[in-house]
Amino acid sequence: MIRFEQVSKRYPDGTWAVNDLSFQVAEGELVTLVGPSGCGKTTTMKMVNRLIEPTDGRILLDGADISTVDPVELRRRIGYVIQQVGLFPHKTVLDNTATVPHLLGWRRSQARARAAELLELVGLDPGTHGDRYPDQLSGGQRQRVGVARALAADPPVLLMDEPFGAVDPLVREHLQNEFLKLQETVRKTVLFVTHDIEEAVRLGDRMAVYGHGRIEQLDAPAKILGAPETPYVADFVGADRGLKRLSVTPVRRSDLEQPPVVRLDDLRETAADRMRAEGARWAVVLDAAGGLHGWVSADTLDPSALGSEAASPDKDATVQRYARRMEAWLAVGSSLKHAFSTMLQHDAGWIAVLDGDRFEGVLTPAGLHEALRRSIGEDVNVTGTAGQVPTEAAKPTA
Ligand SMILES: Nc1ncnc2c1ncn2[C@@H]1O[C@H](COP(=O)(O)OP(=O)(O)OP(=O)(O)O)[C@@H](O)[C@H]1O
Repeated sequence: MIRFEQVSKRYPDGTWAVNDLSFQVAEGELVTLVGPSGCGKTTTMKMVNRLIEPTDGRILLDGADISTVDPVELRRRIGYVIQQVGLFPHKTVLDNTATVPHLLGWRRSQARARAAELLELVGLDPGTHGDRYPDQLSGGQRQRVGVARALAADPPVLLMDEPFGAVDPLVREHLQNEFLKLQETVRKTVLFVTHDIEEAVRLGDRMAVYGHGRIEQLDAPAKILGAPETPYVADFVGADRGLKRLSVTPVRRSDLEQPPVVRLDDLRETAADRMRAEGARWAVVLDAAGGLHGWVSADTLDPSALGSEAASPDKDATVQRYARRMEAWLAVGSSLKHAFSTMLQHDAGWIAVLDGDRFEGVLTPAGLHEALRRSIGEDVNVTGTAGQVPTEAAKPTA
């Protein structure tokens, strides 16, 4: 969809900002550009909407050389989001968002309706925020308006230059999550410039690590973290790249253990017998509909451990009486980072993993470790993926 063919840019003062760049971004793919300051990321991006013209080479959009397309017409097909947002201070949020539809000659009511729809899409209530002015919003809210405005004319391509760079880390992570969800729906072709490796890893279907004026490696984030091709890339992604991989490695069914499972309405005795037979110290407890309820320990089910009740345990008692709730769970496909942080947050030795409402098994610290080793092993076997969009299954949810 976007194709760079041997593109170079030399500024009039002699600086080579970009040197002989060739790569492509597939339709619906999000490629992050990451690298040290001054390595040519912004120049790369601005050449796509012709804010900067290349010195050599050409850029194709949907197969057409963009140097032959009128810049104004070109920019209508390309949404542009920048760190400073650039909202008009004297216009309301709704009018800011409706800017491009206005320029395209939409009727005012139609443009405002579209703007309201987009504000909702980026998580802003048009009733509450639509009539405010930009200086009446938080930094994070302004960024959202920037994204909504860029999407207003439904362009197939989005260029995003450090769009979340000016907000604090918590808001930033929130905006990243929202943007990932949004991208699942709108599937734009996106070039996303960032300084932040974690952001590049999290958002990118692929990430391009820039050296000076050129791309050193362009690959799926997990591959770059697991098998950096050059010492420069290894150094850039950092010694803690094993940790960073946690956020791009999904939990799979094969990582899970299968403890005994009992039901809330199982008789205590039956459940205790089963657990004894399996030599299990605890079991997962599901409710009547098969949903996760929690867990029960063999000790509490065993009459000899029940204190005063031990003498005459209620024959009709069900697991319900002894079961404890378990609030922590994960969806299949969640990232290992999310799994790890859920374990820490709940101080849990294992986490139930669900597919929708269905219980699939439990993830333990040993399983987590295995999953990480598995993903590193896979990288060694992966061949080049340039130009391909990774499948959904390969991408973890946050
Ligand atoms: N108008 C210009 N004239 C001369 N040199 C320029 C101009 N714009 C950018 N440069 C130089 O080109 C190189 C690449 O700049 P660019 O803005 O693309 O880098 P970047 O990777 O986006 O950096 P940052 O992360 O700091 O924004 C830098 O050395 C920069 O100083």
